[in-house]
Amino acid sequence: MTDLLTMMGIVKEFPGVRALDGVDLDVRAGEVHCLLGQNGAGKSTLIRVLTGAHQPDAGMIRINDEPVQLNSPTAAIQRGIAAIYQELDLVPDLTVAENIFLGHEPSRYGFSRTHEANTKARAILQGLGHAEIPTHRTVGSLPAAGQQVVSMARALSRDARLIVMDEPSAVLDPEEVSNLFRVIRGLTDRGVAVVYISHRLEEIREIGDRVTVLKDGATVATGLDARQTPTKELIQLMTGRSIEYVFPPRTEVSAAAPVVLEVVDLSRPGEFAGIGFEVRAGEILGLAGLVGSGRSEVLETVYGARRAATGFVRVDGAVLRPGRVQAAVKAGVGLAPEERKSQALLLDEAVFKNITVSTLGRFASSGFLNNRAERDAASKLAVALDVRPAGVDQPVRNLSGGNQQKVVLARWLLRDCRVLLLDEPTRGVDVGARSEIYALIRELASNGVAIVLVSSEVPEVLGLSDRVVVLREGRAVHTGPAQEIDEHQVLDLVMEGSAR
Ligand SMILES: Nc1ncnc2c1ncn2[C@@H]1O[C@H](COP(=O)(O)OP(=O)(O)OP(=O)(O)O)[C@@H](O)[C@H]1O
Repeated sequence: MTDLLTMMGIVKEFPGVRALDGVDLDVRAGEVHCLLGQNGAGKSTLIRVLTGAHQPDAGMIRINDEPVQLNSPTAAIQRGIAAIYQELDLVPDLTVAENIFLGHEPSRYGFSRTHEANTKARAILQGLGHAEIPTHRTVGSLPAAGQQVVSMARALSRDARLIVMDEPSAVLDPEEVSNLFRVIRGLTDRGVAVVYISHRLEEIREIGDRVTVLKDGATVATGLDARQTPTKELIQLMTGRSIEYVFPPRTEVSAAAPVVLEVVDLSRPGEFAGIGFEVRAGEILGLAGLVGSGRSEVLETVYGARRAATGFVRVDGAVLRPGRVQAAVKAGVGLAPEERKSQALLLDEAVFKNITVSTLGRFASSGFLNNRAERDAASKLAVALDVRPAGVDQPVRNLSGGNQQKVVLARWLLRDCRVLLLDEPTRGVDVGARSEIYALIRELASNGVAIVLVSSEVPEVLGLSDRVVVLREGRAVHTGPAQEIDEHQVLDLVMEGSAR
């Protein structure tokens, strides 16, 4: 089989950083080529070079054996290269059909043009196995999975021959991931090549054909067989070490440990109803459920960012004033939200400032900030979470997406909370840092913090928590020790009644 794309010796420098240091990648028509690497390894930079957003400082790109210059995103699109990012670049207020043909609308005008666009859009969606998506609906009203399909349809409408997907599964339910994989297989059957980026290594075997691994801006392995290469070997290649991908041992939570968080009969119409649980000091409680099951809404209500219609929350025996974040914070409740990046970073400030920003009180005495103590505390966490590049003085803006995630998480781990609510703590985080994050969360619990964890990765919820609450459509359908239920049982519970 000939290569559709060959990238050779690609170099890209930013001031002070050589983000790509001679990367090679070759992709064949009709294959799913997985691109792996730790946070900061250079994956996004390589993709930006491929999609014409960055110009390489050195190296060669060939498409169908012909040398090409991808001087702009338009040039890349004309060469049949499209990318689907996690932050989808769709226009929410335009319809599905308008988004699919944005920038290259069918040429006739007036009613017939809309009609033609709808008809063509329907045909493309049908080809992707998603004829049910209404072409006249606004994109903003579709769930994340539907929006992703529209993004793919847009790529196809431009005759893309190579589609890059940057962590497409991160925002999807297990069922939606199976759908996505079906769509990807449909694309490759038609000869389209897919470059697939994910930090979920178990997916690689399921959807990948071949694998390229980047480390520190260079290719360390390319063309590996996705099904035959053991996960252990991939981790070794990515990190340069072997990581036992295990969860920290649970420490027995004594029945005498005080109940720190009590949630009683909490409801919000349309979101969740009758939710109740207790979390003791030292305990990690996991909330499992599909996107839309009410997981994040429950956390936000406990935090006071949403006001409960019924029920109440008690911390250390005292009822929190409903709908008041300040009251929750005062009682020692912290929430590390799902959308950490957009919510919380001071992009031009140094890494250490970003880590310590909500704990400055701890480093102040007689009105002066103890800069050294502040930097030391931040450095310790940055090292533990393997924030790259190392050093806490650079602006956060220069960090890769995953490293930015780690910085905000570090901020929450540094706070002295009584109750820590963690929403998707490892989203976008590489395999090396995941184990460290798990260990830090367990350590916080051992120090007496009550922790509530939300994650769409069921193995993570089961592996890290002491007890789990399974939510379906806003109701708790199961509560019990994490060790007494397995992944399949959880999936059966969350999907009961849906077409599985
Ligand atoms: N605009 C920039 N200015 C300075 N440095 C940058 C810039 N963009 C990226 N870098 C650096 O280049 C390196 C590669 O970053 P890149 O975003 O490509 O990593 P990645 O593999 O996509 O990581 P992640 O898994 O976290 O998304 C990192 O060291 C990052 O800090």
